[in-house]
Amino acid sequence: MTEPQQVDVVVVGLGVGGEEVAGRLAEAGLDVVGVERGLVGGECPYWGCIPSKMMIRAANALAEARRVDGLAGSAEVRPDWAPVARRIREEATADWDDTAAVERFTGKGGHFVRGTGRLAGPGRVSVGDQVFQARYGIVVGVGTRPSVPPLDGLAGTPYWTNREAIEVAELPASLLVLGGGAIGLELAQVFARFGVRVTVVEAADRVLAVEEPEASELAAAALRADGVEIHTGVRVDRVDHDQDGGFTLRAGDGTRFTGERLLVVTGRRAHLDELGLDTVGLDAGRYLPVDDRMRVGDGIWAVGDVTGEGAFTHVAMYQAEIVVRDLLDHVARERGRADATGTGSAAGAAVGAAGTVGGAGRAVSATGGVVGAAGAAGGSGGAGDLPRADYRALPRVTFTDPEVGAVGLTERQARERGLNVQVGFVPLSSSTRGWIHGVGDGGFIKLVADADRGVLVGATSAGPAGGEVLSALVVAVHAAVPVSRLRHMIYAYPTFHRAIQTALNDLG
Ligand SMILES: Cc1cc2nc3c(=O)[nH]c(=O)nc-3n(C[C@H](O)[C@H](O)[C@H](O)COP(=O)(O)OP(=O)(O)OC[C@H]3O[C@@H](n4cnc5c(N)ncnc54)[C@H](O)[C@@H]3O)c2cc1C
Ligand SMILES: NC(=O)c1ccc[n+]([C@@H]2O[C@H](COP(=O)([O-])OP(=O)(O)OC[C@H]3O[C@@H](n4cnc5c(N)ncnc54)[C@H](O)[C@@H]3O)[C@@H](O)[C@H]2O)c1
Repeated sequence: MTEPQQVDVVVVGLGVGGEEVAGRLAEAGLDVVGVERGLVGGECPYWGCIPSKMMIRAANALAEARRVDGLAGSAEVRPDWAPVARRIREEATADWDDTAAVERFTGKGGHFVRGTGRLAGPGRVSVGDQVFQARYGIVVGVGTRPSVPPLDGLAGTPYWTNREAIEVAELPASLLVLGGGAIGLELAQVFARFGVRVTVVEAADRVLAVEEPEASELAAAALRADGVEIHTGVRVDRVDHDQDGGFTLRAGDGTRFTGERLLVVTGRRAHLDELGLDTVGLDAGRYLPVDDRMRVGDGIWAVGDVTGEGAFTHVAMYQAEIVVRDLLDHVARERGRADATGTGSAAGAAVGAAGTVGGAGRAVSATGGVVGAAGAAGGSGGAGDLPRADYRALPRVTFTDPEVGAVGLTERQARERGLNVQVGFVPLSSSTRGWIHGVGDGGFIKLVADADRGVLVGATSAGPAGGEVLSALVVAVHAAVPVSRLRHMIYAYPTFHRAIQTALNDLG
């Protein structure tokens, strides 16, 4: 090992969260080392959000074309995966090359190191033979990998995770999908719409089990209409694979499911086991618990999926904003203290007071596309108005068709918290816009209110534009807008979001 190199901050893992933090701190003038062993940008631009949404866009175009019959004449649809695979290679991922992302970071003044970062005592990170000593802090943004269940026979078979599914250039004739969560449902519908015979096998008693039961029913019905077979409440005990016959899943009750390929999408697991957390007195649990400033402990911050606060790009971006501002505030204080005692280093002068880097905060993907926008408002201010993390209005959208958007608590979660719950519900098909839309109008608005406070604490917006309609409900939950005010608002006619008003009137 070489002598430790003194730097200001080390960021381990340059996924969505780490890349944003590292780039912003480097832009602010800090001496930042960014460590990434895979591709700068992480899962979202290369094997997650962006390519999967390109696949969904294509699959939805096929579905809309198939709806022409009876609405607008007739259309013959011949699916072809080639343009989708090409777009993912050429536009989304640059053939899984992160040169542009690395240059974006180094262009901001960051120092990039390719390799696996490991904590090596307080303030210290090792990467192979190199050791970095961080003056002000370490930021951990190591993300997750697929969590693969220890099923008999599975290890050693050529099963797919999200990575192989996103990289596929030629579609199989049939596909087994183990896990009916967000990834499983989105990809199952895509492949089915391109003509693959898809079977989803889910252990829980419903798909999309973290959302409202009505959302699970809607999503299952939509996928079944696309020809997807869905089996819930199934405990798979064993997996067999043979070169000719493909995969067989065997359940405890003797049921078998077969497919040419097997996609395992049964959740994610944080990359914590090999991080050396013990060297800084931390346990490697399932996630890295953080406080509302994203601090794990003295001199260590965490960002993104690894915090367990919601495995979404918008959560990573929201948290990144908080980390950047809190860390800059910390730097300013440390330098102020050093100046007062006459031990300050001149290197600090480039960094302004806390909060001065706030602002636009747009993140671009590895190949230049927009990944997302920082969640928290930028702006100036001292320590007094540094943003603190608050997940009460956490939005999430599963991009099936219809889309399932949700924010805050489900009805069940609200009841479990002992709230005085009121529920409002309206099927989209009963709204004017839903009726006009006709085929493909499946969806609903469900509201969950705390009757004592007179505010919404959760909502689901499912439908053709469920994720977009959600935005109004996110504002309502986030700002705790009184239900009485929401009722007396003007909702444009005939929009899908106008159904919110009907659901408000149904609260009871
Ligand atoms: C198929 C799929 C679809 C998705 N769709 C959406 C969506 O539509 N919307 C949404 O909001 N979210 C979506 N997500 C989730 C989203 O991709 C993640 O929430 C996001 O990528 C998390 O960012 P992160 O920075 O926490 O971690 P990651 O993106 O996982 O990045 C972590 C990085 O750390 C690196 N790393 C790990 N350990 C080390 C180490 N010791 N040293 C150096 N580097 C290390 C890894 O190589 C990786 O590049 C999807 C995910 C998948 C898999
Ligand atoms: N649109 C989006 O925002 C989006 C899309 C995809 C993924 N994501 C993020 O990625 C995360 C991971 O997605 P995911 O779908 O892998 O996880 P998930 O937790 O959403 O779903 C996993 C599913 O697998 C089931 N399961 C677990 N073990 C099983 C077994 N042995 N047999 C059968 N079923 C089993 C679970 O009951 C669950 O329904 C999501 O939670 C989400 O945060 C977001």
